[in-house]
Amino acid sequence: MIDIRNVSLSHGGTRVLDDISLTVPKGGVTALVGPNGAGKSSLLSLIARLQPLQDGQITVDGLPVGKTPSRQLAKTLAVLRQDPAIGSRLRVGELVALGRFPHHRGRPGPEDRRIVAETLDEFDLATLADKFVETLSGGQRQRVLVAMTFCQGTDYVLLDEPLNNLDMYHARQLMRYVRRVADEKTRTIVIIVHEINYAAAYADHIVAMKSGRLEAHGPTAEVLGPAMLKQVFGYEMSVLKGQSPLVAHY
Ligand SMILES: Nc1ncnc2c1ncn2[C@@H]1O[C@H](COP(=O)(O)OP(=O)(O)OP(=O)(O)O)[C@@H](O)[C@H]1O
Repeated sequence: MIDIRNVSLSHGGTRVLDDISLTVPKGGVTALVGPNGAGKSSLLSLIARLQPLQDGQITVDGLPVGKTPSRQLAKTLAVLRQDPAIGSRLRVGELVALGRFPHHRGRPGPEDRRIVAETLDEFDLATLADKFVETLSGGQRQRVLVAMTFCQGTDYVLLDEPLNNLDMYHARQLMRYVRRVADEKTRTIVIIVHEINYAAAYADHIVAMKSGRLEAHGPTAEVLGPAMLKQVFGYEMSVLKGQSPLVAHY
């Protein structure tokens, strides 16, 4: 599980996260939702130690993120950030393979190569493997980055808006993959999504944030209702009950 205790964060005197305490259960998919500027990426970046903790504590699978050696953390947790810098002269296959680096430290073995090949197939990237990443479309590049993140093979995967630039087919494929990985490999996936219906259809748990504060969290069916949606997003939406709830907000 990911345990977040009394976490606050400020930038230049402005409070960005305000005393967040929350447990993300081990296993399954947790969707982090909320309007622009709510603090979702900030929270994710603290969990992944992309920026230092100012106040509070976070543990991932019992490891305090502030004190755990980088190599150990990289074998436990992988993160896709929103705008990662990519070395422009890398080919698709090479970039995806970089995900294995914490395991082999520059000497990939047959198991690493097998996982890379499998991941390239899974993300529809095998035919692009020899292309330079800089020559790809935005959606293709996004798929490469998501593939690299999963290639790391960690129990915890944090994805900041992985559906950016993806067409409908690939967005759905990615969410199905996330669901399958969580179910079959008992991984814990935390995903920031703006399309609330993807959260409704694929997440087990919802964490809703607004203005740096935690507004609601819990099982999707319990949390995802008109009252929470109005409180967090500021307008009326209807929630249609079905196999998974469907939020009508257009
Ligand atoms: N490095 C920084 N310096 C100053 N302010 C920052 C910094 N990083 C984030 N912020 C501010 O913190 C607030 C929360 O930003 P954050 O990116 O965490 O929100 P978010 O919920 O992920 O938003 P979005 O949906 O737009 O990606 C915003 O007001 C943002 O301007």
